[in-house]
Amino acid sequence: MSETTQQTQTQSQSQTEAEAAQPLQTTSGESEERLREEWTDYRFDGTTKLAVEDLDVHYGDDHALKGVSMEIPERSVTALIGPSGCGKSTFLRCLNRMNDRIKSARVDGSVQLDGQEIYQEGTDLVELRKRVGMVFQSPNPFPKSIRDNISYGPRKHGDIDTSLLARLFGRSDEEAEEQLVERSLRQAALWDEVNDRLDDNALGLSGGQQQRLCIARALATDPEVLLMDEPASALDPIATAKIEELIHELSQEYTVVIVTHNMQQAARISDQTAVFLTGGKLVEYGDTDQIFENPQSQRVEDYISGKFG
Ligand SMILES: Nc1ncnc2c1ncn2[C@@H]1O[C@H](COP(=O)(O)OP(=O)(O)OP(=O)(O)O)[C@@H](O)[C@H]1O
Repeated sequence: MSETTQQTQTQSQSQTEAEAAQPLQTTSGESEERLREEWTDYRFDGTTKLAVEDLDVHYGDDHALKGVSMEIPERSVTALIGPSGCGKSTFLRCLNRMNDRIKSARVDGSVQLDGQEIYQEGTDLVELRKRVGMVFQSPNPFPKSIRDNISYGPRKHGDIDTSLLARLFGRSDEEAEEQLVERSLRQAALWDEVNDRLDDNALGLSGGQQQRLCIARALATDPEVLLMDEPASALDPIATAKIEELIHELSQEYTVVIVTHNMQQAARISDQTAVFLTGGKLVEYGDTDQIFENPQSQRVEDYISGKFG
């Protein structure tokens, strides 16, 4: 090693030591506490619906999510934000074990729903996904009538029976089906727009209507939690506003967890926000107002102010 290299190394070493001795500035200007890597020990009022502990996800050798722990309060909207590829969708899919469908995915850690471990052996996945429903980025109604889109799930789960046999024996749930279709469409703020054409094919609806139909379909199985992966990203501003209003209303009754790329949307509709950053780590979690107005982590402030991402 040359003398100059050695000198430079010694210099930068003592520089690093000097920096480490200095308290780092938090974004609020306080200097007494060293900036921590993570600000995730968020305490909220209310009951925990989902408790995630030390969650790691690998796709083959790719470590997509690293040691994520967080608690999600019931009857509220929790937004997951962060740059592309930081693991938001992966995290969302862990909450109803949708990652089980991806062959290369391995999930370690714990997710409890109402205090019950969903990753324990013997978990009924159909029941779990009934309790924890999901709405995807692009509206994906079945190529069936509006009515059938709603009643397909409950029929499949045996919750309503309108089969020929049931009708022959006078045990058909047709009235229950009608009520379910109306209730779900009303909850998804779609009833007034489609009640005169329930037998029309759902693919004839506009994109925004199709997405509200998918929300109605998810509500029809009577879930407790709704997972939404960028539900408005394919929609125009008017349809987006309707979905946002709907999400706000649904959170009075349901626990909503939403992935969004749109930071204004997260700020508008969520009660709490979790910020994931590159490398699959949860960096900061807190009240949405606090995250957007006074983030604790410099990296989160940089991300929110558009310096990267
Ligand atoms: N099905 C999969 N198979 C293999 N790797 C995957 C799969 N899904 C995601 N990954 C990888 O896991 C990491 C996290 O991806 P994920 O889609 O969860 O991130 P994201 O934050 O939701 O991204 P985006 O905002 O772009 O949707 C990425 O490196 C991605 O390539």
